[in-house]
Amino acid sequence: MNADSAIPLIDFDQFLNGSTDRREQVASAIDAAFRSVGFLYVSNHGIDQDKVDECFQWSKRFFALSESKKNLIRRPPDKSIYRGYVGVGREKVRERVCIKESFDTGNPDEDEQTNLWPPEELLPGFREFMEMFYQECSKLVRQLLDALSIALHLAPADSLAQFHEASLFAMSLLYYPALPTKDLLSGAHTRIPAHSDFGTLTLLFQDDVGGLEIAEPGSANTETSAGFEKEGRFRRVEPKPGTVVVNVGYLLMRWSNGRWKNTVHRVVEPPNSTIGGDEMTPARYSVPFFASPDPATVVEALPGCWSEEVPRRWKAISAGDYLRRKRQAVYV
Ligand SMILES: O=C(O)CCC(=O)C(=O)O
Ligand SMILES: [Fe+2]
Repeated sequence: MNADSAIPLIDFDQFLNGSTDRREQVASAIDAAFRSVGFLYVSNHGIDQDKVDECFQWSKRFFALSESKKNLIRRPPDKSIYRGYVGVGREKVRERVCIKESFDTGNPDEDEQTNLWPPEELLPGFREFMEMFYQECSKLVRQLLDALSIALHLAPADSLAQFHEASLFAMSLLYYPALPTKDLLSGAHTRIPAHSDFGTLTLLFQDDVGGLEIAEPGSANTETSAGFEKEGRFRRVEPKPGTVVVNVGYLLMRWSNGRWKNTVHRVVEPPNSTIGGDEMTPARYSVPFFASPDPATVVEALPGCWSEEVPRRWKAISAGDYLRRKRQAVYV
């Protein structure tokens, strides 16, 4: 069995262009994947591969800028602002510093926070491309949410999408610099320790380096990120060209009353890394797009996800309050 064979692959063309029956079949396949694994690969997702490739090229150009140029748009010290460039060492998970750089943008049309862009002459066309790519990702998120609404027989068809006007969406370019493999394998350094995402859906585009892993449910005594990191089994989410990885965030797990899994994941060394000698682990690039409900959304168990036999597991929660709290906790 392949290490990644348990992560389902969904052909989304059948949802975007298929008959009502086909759309329902895709919706139930996504539902089944989120119930069992919480992660899936989506092919034919409607975002041209050329655009995905171009996004990675822009990312490489951006991170290749000097530290002083990147720091022109350094994320402000105010922890409630999550826009701009973050260098190595400013993000922590459970007191471990992540060896990565990121560039975060939010909704270009939103007023609450302003995106930070490098001066146009440094990277002409970067901003225009990124704003376009942001819109493509937002559209795909809403289509996936429509599939989930169909899976739950919610009416109207945009029952979930209507709470996603995108004001709290975030798109990150991530760059994990090359580093000595022995530092990763010994645990001296980490790319991203075990964690789960906060919002509703995360889209993740990754390059061909590898290293993303998901925790196997039941493989740790305490099913927390820390518990899995200590003693859990992980399974690789191998790069599959032409696909985007989609996973369920905490708020969507809670909205679905636990029906959909908020699976713990991390980024470690790529497969076949060895600790001997001076081996270097190559740099890795990825592009996560984090969708979350609009701040005023009250997240409570959706119809169809609870009953007399399956009681509601959580109290209602405000999406805005929750996200602000969680985001602030991540930054150093
Ligand atoms: O870089 C990756 O593949 C995963 C990133 C991730 O899990 C995150 O930023 O939440
Ligand atoms: Fe994540």
